[in-house]
Amino acid sequence: MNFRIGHGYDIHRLVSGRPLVLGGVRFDTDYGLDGHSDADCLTHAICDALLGAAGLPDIGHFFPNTDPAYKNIDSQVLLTRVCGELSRRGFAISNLDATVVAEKPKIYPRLDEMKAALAKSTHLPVANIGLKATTNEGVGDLGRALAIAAHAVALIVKA
Ligand SMILES: Nc1ccn([C@@H]2O[C@H](COP(=O)(O)O)[C@@H](O)[C@H]2O)c(=O)n1
Ligand SMILES: C[C@@]1(CO)OP(=O)(O)OP(=O)(O)OC[C@H]1O
Repeated sequence: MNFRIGHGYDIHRLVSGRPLVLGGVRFDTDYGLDGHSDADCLTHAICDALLGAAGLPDIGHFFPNTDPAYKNIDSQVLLTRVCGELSRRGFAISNLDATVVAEKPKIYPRLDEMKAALAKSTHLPVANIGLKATTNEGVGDLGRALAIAAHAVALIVKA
């Protein structure tokens, strides 16, 4: 089997007056992530892990942040399109694993919902999606809750 691994990373600034969306799930906060799309850094990291595994350019190449078509777009739409790019090239996803780095809010109560949303967008079983959260222990800009970041890895296989 021809397995290929990919890695993705994304970070967005926290601002007031924007919705907070992570892994396709909306959090009830009065702050959110700034960006051209819904700024769902977890989903963007997963997109980049998948694209990287396939040897393709990053999401900014496929969905430029200068294109009004992607203004405030739901990143689950982008993730489904990324999966389509891979499937067109003969790749199937084996599994995904990701970590959100966020001082706030608490994410673990929503992890199952986030996995379900990501499973729907990728057509993967929930069991093939790993998801964790950690704080940055107060260190640096992530630790001061100025931003939320996410790391992701993806394993794909060429049929
Ligand atoms: N935004 C976050 C951050 C962490 N968690 C959960 O809390 C646990 C402890 O976090 P540490 O950074 O102190 O390791 C962690 O294992 C997560 O389960 C969270 O839900 N949301
Ligand atoms: C998601 C896209 C869509 O235009 O924009 P942003 O939400 O700004 O996110 P980023 O990770 O900075 O760039 C990738 C873009 O593809």
